[in-house]
Amino acid sequence: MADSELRLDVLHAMGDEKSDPKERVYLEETFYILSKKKSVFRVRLTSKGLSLIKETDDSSKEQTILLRDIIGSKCMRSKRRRVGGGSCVCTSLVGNQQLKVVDENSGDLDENDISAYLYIYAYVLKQSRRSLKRERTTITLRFRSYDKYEDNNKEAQKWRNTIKCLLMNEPISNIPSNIEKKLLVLLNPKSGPGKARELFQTKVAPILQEADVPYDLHVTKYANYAKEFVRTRNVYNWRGIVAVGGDGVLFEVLNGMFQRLDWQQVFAEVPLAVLPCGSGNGLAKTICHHFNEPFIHQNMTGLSLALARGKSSQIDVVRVETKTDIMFSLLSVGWGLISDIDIESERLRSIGGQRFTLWALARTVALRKYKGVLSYALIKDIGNLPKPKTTIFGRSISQDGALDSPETEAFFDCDEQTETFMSTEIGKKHHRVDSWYSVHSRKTFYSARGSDYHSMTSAGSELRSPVQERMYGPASHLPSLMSELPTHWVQEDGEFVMVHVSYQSHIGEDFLFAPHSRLADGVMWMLIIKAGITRSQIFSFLLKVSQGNIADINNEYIKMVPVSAFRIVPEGQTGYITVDGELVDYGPIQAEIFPNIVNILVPDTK
Ligand SMILES: Nc1ncnc2c1ncn2[C@@H]1O[C@H](COP(=O)(O)OP(=O)(O)OP(=O)(O)O)[C@@H](O)[C@H]1O
Repeated sequence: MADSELRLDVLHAMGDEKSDPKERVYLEETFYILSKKKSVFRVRLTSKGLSLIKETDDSSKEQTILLRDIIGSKCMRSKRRRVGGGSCVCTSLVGNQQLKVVDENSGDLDENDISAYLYIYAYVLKQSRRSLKRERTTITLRFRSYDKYEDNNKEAQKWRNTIKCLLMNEPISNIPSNIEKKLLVLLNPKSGPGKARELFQTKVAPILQEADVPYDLHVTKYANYAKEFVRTRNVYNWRGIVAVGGDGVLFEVLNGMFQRLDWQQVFAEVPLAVLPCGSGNGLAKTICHHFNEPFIHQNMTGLSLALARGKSSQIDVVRVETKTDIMFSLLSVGWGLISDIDIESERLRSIGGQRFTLWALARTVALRKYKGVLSYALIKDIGNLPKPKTTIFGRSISQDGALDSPETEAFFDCDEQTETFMSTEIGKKHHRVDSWYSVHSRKTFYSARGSDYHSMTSAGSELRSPVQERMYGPASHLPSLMSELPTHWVQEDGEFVMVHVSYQSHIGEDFLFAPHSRLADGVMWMLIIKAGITRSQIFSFLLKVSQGNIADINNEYIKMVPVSAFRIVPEGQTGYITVDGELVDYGPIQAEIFPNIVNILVPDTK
């Protein structure tokens, strides 16, 4: 992710707000770049975004940073310069000299500079030669029309509040209130190659801090920790639940939610989210794919922005029944080749997603066959399906000015040698971060005001609750697993290399499985590969899939069909069946799809 920065100095205030029914102008002022006084910019804050209009003698050039790419803003003051650094206000921005700013309560501020600086943070989508990516852009507006800092700050705050209201979709007249709900972050330190903590710390936390979105972060201590957590806690306290890891940790969160008696209400009020740190990351890739958000491995910018924006979409959820269990799934059910690769390549976990490619080669050479009966309810009218609903969930709001409190000091100039402390809430006790991240880095610790990290050693044991686990959720429309199926179901009896069913476009970062799939269309795409296929046909199939080309895969051995429900009854005792990449009991399994229950946070790109 590249960074760019534009600093603009106020020239004079334009005053009144303007109104335009198409693109409403809320604020407008004229600025110039200090080093080039002839470069005059009109800066407008409109319903579309931040427009920078460069005026020259005979023309004007406009560039707009879209509102949906702006993440937040912050008011700052300039920092006291060291002896010899020059304290003249007018020279402080000249050339490439670094602008040093601090919050207004800092003991280190430059009293000679009465300017108020407004930092506006944006992540702009840019098309580079080969791909689309987000570029971090900071616009600095320097307000200094008045001869007192307080008056300049008032101007800067006015811009900041207006930006905040626009981002939150609130009327501009409303001063944002101080009702704050945090995000709940459940992070699996063991997911993928084990880099989730570091990735969260370096890629996600800085964005949440810029967006002023506080969070409670809990590191999972054992398998099923996330499931128990959401089952037993008052999750209404959070504005969303973020699974940081692979598809497995989200699977836990989903199933924990369905183990609550109030599952319906909780899914309606609390959206889920995923940040990809696993080896598969199928769901994260699917979400980015549908919203044209660049997905570059381990670059979580787009999905981090989605956490801050609070836009959610419905997503298909599938109720799965085995002889011993009922569970819910967001991604896939697999029997045969792909599940074998998923489970057996676990031993290569440390190499990340590459493990699937290596194991696919090995498994294809030693191809297995599975005997059994496959039945499914075919969807005939694929064009007539429901559309997913999108919603904006409540955003966090922080009190005006509170952002510039001492607690935020640590974000900017954190001394590498000092121990890091962080706040819980303004005015309340500071507690030392018993930090898991410190093993990786002693550098700047990012946190939005009010965020909390829960250590590995604290608050763990109380989770192992004696409450009995019981699965709720929508009632099944299927006959019980051992009963006969409706006669209109298709039945195939024989030997299979695999049956893999996915309700999402991607089952892995590089595995576009179902190009026609939509996030909440009520369709499961079932890939059936029958025994008798040659190794070279399998290789060519896997190659096509890795290139996102499975339009013409159907032949006498391979077929892809849209279904609304299915049942697999394998013969024999050995083999793997997976649900969202997690191993389940080998034996009969059936599933059906529900498109209107679960909401997931998605990028705001449409
Ligand atoms: N602290 C923990 N220690 C051990 N296992 C854990 C812990 N937290 C979660 N798990 C389990 O780790 C498993 C794998 O998790 P996850 O899906 O996040 O990573 P992954 O398998 O590497 O990613 P992917 O599913 O994308 O391949 C899940 O079954 C989860 O229950």
